[in-house]
Amino acid sequence: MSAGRTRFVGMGVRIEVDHLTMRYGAVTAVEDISFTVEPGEFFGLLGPNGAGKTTTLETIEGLREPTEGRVAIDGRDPARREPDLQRRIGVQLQSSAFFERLTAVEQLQTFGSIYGVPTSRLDELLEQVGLTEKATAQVEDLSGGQKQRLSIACALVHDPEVVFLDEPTAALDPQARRNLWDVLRGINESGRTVVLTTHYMEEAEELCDRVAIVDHGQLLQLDTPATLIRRLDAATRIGLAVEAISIDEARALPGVQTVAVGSAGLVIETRDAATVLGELGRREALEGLSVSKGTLEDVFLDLTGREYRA
Ligand SMILES: Nc1ncnc2c1ncn2[C@@H]1O[C@H](COP(=O)(O)OP(=O)(O)OP(=O)(O)O)[C@@H](O)[C@H]1O
Repeated sequence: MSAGRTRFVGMGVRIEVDHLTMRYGAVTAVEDISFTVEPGEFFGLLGPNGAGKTTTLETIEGLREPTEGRVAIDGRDPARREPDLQRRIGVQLQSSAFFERLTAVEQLQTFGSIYGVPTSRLDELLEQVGLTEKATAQVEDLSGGQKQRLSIACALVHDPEVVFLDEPTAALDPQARRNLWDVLRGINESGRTVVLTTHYMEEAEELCDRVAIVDHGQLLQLDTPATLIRRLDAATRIGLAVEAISIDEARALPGVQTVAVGSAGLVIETRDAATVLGELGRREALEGLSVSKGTLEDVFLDLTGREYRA
């Protein structure tokens, strides 16, 4: 878990996935996956289309029965759908599951009434997801990002301890995606366990305490984004303006592995960034400098040997 976060004691659930296998006829969607999500953790299931993320998530939610293995939420089987456990679980519905012709607040009221939620909580929720101004707008008139935020508010209406989100930022533009990240962070910081699927590496790196990288139904790696990246021991990329130094001069610097020119400028790869930066500094060749280490995208590439299929 990230350092410095305030965790509310007594909230959040523990999830155990134990040798889970899921088959649809001849298709093995999930194969012998095991992991644990700790109370209050922000956990990401990361992988490309068809990796098995939704199947895993829906099994944890209790919507599917495992073909083999077992899933438990605080030691209990979610597939039994016991009401007192259900109350502790929030599942984000697809926007298409909204009732037609209702306003945003009416939509929330409808979900809230199932759980006997007081209407006073609805304003608070709309504010939490940044939709106060859209309370009386019809659902059909909301933007994609606003619909996603409303569906998250619906999942939170009964104040669950764990929230499951299946690709909550899919199909959003970068700004709407970042706005939603703030909402998701807030949900987790209020003490709830959050389990999210995504195929955006940057999103997982930004939000998750730990990520499970899955592909072809198998769990490839599970750890904090920082540990996965550190373990990769990737080269450091030093970006420079093309005017900063000639390609030949850059190639001749001690410690430089590769030099490439792209639309953003010159990119030097090195495993000895201190030496290369020192040499560049001495030549006053630091125009447009940026320095970056590996990313989760590099981890995925390393694990699978291929570019990410988003
Ligand atoms: N109801 C089903 N019947 C048959 N096969 C299915 C069914 N649901 C999923 N699959 C198959 O299981 C595999 C995993 O699918 P799943 O939806 O879990 O992956 P995913 O990682 O969530 O992908 P996406 O990012 O595209 O949603 C895929 O090969 C998919 O075609």
